[in-house]
Amino acid sequence: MASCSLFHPQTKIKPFNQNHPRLTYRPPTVISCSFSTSNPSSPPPPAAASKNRRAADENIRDEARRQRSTTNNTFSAKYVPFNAGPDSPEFYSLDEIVYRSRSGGLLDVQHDMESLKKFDGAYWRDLFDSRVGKTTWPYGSGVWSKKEWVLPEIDPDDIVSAFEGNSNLFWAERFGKQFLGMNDLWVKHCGISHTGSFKDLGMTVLISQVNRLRKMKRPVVGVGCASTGDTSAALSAYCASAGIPSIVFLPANKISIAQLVQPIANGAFVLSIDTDFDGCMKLIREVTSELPIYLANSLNSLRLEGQKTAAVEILQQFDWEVPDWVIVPGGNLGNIYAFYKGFKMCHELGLVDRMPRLVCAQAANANPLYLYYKSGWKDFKAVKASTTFASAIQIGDPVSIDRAVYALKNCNGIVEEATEEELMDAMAQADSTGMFICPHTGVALTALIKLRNSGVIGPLDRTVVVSTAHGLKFTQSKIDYHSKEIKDMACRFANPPVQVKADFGAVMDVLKKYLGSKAPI
Ligand SMILES: Cc1ncc(COP(=O)(O)O)c(C=O)c1O
Ligand SMILES: N[C@@H](CCOP(=O)(O)O)C(=O)O
Repeated sequence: MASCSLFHPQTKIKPFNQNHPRLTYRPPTVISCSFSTSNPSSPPPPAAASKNRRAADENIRDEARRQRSTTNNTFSAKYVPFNAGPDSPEFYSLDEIVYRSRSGGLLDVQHDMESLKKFDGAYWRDLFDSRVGKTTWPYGSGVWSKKEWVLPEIDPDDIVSAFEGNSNLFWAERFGKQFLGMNDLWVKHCGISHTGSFKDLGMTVLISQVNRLRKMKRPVVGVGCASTGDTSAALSAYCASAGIPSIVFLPANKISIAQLVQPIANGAFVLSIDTDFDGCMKLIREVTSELPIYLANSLNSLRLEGQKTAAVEILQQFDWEVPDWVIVPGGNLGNIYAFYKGFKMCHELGLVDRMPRLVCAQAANANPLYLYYKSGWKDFKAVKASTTFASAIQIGDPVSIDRAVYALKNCNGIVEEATEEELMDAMAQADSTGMFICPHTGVALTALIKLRNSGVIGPLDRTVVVSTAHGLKFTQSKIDYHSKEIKDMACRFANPPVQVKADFGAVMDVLKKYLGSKAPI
């Protein structure tokens, strides 16, 4: 058998110089094109298609505007201090620019549940189901198909959407059977999305509200975030789509090249800062309190309104049956609360009859929530997060810690952790069954493996693992693993390519050896 050093050194991706002089901001060139619907050489549209078509000079926003005059919105939402009792007098309109309560605590978007409860669970189920798979503005989006539960008062004209959401709920048949003896294991592929992560779900909501605020002449010149790579990608894409300036603070040399190039390509103003994510987060909070830059991190509770729709979608995809477990990788800890909130609304409004149990999975190198959980919720301490292959969750001082604890306590939740070797092995195992997941999903799968092995999760439990980003954003980690180039890691599931001479006999030899190692079907 020929040598296995398959990834030739020349093919190794070079570290990207984030301070490269050519990577300075330039406004993007706008290319306009027009499309004629009256081209005499094109075939006439099929009769069925033309029957229901809107007028040729009307686009889907116009159509929504025309139809809106006949609908009467009775729903509303406001900011309240997070976990404030029913007697708290403090609240803010969503049209105010506010991220913190008077006491400095987190905020939450509170919906007028009494108005929503005027309609029963069957009404909401039917309404949401009726909107799936359509191109009606804005309901073609998995987020905006739940508009009444997200931003009920926004004018559809102000919505900035890439028809995000409606992501695949994948039956992990082979992974479940082969590695866990499970029959009902599912992966919610939130990363198979416009910018390759679940952040699109929250960002469409935040940027739509910013669009509205700017039309109302509120002082918002740009939108900014600190990021480990995915929030910045989503922010810059939605801002570019709406023509709003975006500013992103990135920890220098700590995010993947695929993530770094996203805001650059989308025309964001990118600052590569010599600190970690927690340092960037501190800076953006200070900057947004001084300058007319709107904060786009999940500290801003608007984001979570979009992200919670992934939970509603999971229930919808199971025909409104509740899974037993949902496992979510956690970093800044907004998403675990967003899932809780989505499930909770469905329960409270009668779409389903119970809640699933949530598991939050952290990298052992960035595990403040896990340590807090293990202390019996007694002693929270921020940590200095170490380098992890799950780089998007290398966060030691999560802004949504209180939201996460609330969510987990109220659904009998669990926190697990994954070492570097465990998360990389889990990712490789999942990939070997036909997935192509990110290391963060490897963290969530490790939590599943541990809870399954300890018997906490049973073989027949319906379990959903939330995959948060696309594996294509994290190819370098896969290259390192399959090259067995990771220090102190056995890389047990590595599958390096085989180098062989361009010779029929040599090729036949390696193929026969390979086929001989495989059991006949
Ligand atoms: C790919 C990926 N997975 C998981 C997370 C964790 O989400 P959260 O910060 O909401 O806990 C993030 C971001 O933090 C992420 O980018
Ligand atoms: N993984 C995140 C970290 C920031 O999280 P956020 O949800 O608070 O914006 C990223 O991709 O930046």
